[in-house]
Amino acid sequence: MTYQLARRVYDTCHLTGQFRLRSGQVSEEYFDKYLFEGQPALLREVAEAMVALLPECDVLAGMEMGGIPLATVMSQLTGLPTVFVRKHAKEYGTNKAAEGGPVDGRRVVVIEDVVTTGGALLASCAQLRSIGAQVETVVCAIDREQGGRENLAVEALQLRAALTRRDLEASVLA
Ligand SMILES: O=P(O)(O)OC[C@H]1O[C@H](OP(=O)(O)OP(=O)(O)O)[C@H](O)[C@@H]1O
Ligand SMILES: O=C(O)c1cc(=O)[nH]c(=O)[nH]1
Repeated sequence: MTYQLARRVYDTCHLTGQFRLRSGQVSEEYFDKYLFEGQPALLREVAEAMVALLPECDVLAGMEMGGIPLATVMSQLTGLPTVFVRKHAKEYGTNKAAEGGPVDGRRVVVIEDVVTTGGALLASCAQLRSIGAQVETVVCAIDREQGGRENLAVEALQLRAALTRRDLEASVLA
């Protein structure tokens, strides 16, 4: 991704203050992905940068909730089908955690917005694997570089990031 795009993403979604993160950590900064995902041009450009990182695969899997708009645009750009992965399976209707077509025996790439510790991804990738998906790669928009890559590697998951925290910080200084 170019520094110009990194800078636009940073300016659009970087917040300062005190934020409790999904992992329970407290942070003085927060990337509010919905602020760039709600901008059609920016969402598309970030999705394009993520498409460039895709390995050969059969299905995309967008993580609830912020991964879903990214996966949807990537699906439009590539023609790949996508499934939508709930944090918790619905307890009525089809009772599915991965909504959409089949994933069993398919090479599935998981699409995420922001990665901090990778905890949310570890849970969802385990869930996808339990229903037969072949999951080896995760593509995210922003890697906060707080251990996610290393934690995912323990479970044989490779993280590919369109933007790292370093990219974002460098774009501000450039
Ligand atoms: O790498 P981790 O330490 O797991 O943290 C990152 C996760 O936290 C956020 O999820 P949140 O539950 O806030 O998601 P949503 O707004 O996308 O539903 C983000 O979308 C990632 O899924
Ligand atoms: O770790 C998180 O929960 C998290 C961090 C962040 O910068 N943005 C986000 O949406 N979630």
